[in-house]
Amino acid sequence: MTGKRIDGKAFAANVRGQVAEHVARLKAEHGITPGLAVVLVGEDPASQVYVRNKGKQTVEVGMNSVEHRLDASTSEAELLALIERLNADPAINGILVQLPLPGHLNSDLVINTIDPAKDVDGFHISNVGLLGTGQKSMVPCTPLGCLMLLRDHFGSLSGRSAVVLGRSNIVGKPMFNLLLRDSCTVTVAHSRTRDIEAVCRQADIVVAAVGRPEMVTGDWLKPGAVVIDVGINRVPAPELGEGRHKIVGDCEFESCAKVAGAITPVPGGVGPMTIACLLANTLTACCRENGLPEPEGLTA
Ligand SMILES: Nc1nc2c(c(=O)[nH]1)N[C@@H](CN(C=O)c1ccc(C(=O)N[C@@H](CCC(=O)O)C(=O)O)cc1)CN2
Repeated sequence: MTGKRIDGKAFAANVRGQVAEHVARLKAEHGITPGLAVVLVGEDPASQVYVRNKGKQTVEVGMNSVEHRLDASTSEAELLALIERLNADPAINGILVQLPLPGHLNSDLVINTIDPAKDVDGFHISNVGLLGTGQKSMVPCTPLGCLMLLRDHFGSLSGRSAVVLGRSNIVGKPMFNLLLRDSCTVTVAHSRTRDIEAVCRQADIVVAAVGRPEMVTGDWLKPGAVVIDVGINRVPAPELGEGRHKIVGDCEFESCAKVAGAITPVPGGVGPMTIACLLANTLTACCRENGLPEPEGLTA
């Protein structure tokens, strides 16, 4: 490997440490403890792990954690009623509904029922609009984590050319807006982009969020490019034993690392930043709610 390996796990631990310091100060000086409510509908195994980790890390930074685990058959009306109760609960500063939801539930309706001020995922249409128009908003956790890693690496992102691979509402589009706001020249490439390799090869920054295992290879990169791999793909790993699986990103790590100036690994890159930024967003929401200054360096 020639390029620097960006250690998202260590960076996330540092973000959580900063959040914990702010939370301790909020308690000592204002008697306030931020509260995060996480709602899980159904038994998706990966979602169960993420929700458990969110609850554990919330408590570790000194915040209050509330978990609502609902049966997969929960009706839309029941879920919306729970969200309305959480919206009205003064002890709750952040509300997150774990995605994906079971197919009979309308995710857009559910997300848009959350009070935008408590929408720590930044998925509510109001927050999407605020981010898109460069105004103060809640910022989606994974793109915020990518931005923090990039700012840490480069200092200023101004004038850099960035390619975002993928146009999802959760990563691709908010990432585009955040990079643009930091004065990058941004291209969003996707499954219909012509000669996507050539588009990628002109970028100083590549953010890969397509959900296709190891799609990006070293020959797609400009030498020295910084690669942020958002992909989390579970693939068969017969080399580890029969029936075993492993997690890989959207970038083929070995070949990309030979060309890149720096690259995030999977696991241990962007993933841990997602939960760290969720905690940062909950702290930000709590500060805004109480008219207190926002924590520096923990928001976009
Ligand atoms: N409401 C939301 N739902 C989902 C989000 C989200 O931000 N909000 N993101 C993903 C899942 N997710 C958090 O919810 C998440 C995914 C991955 C990781 C992580 O730390 N990954 C590890 C590897 C984990 C593994 O081995 O399986 C890593 O990359 O190192 C944290 C959170 C979808 N749903």
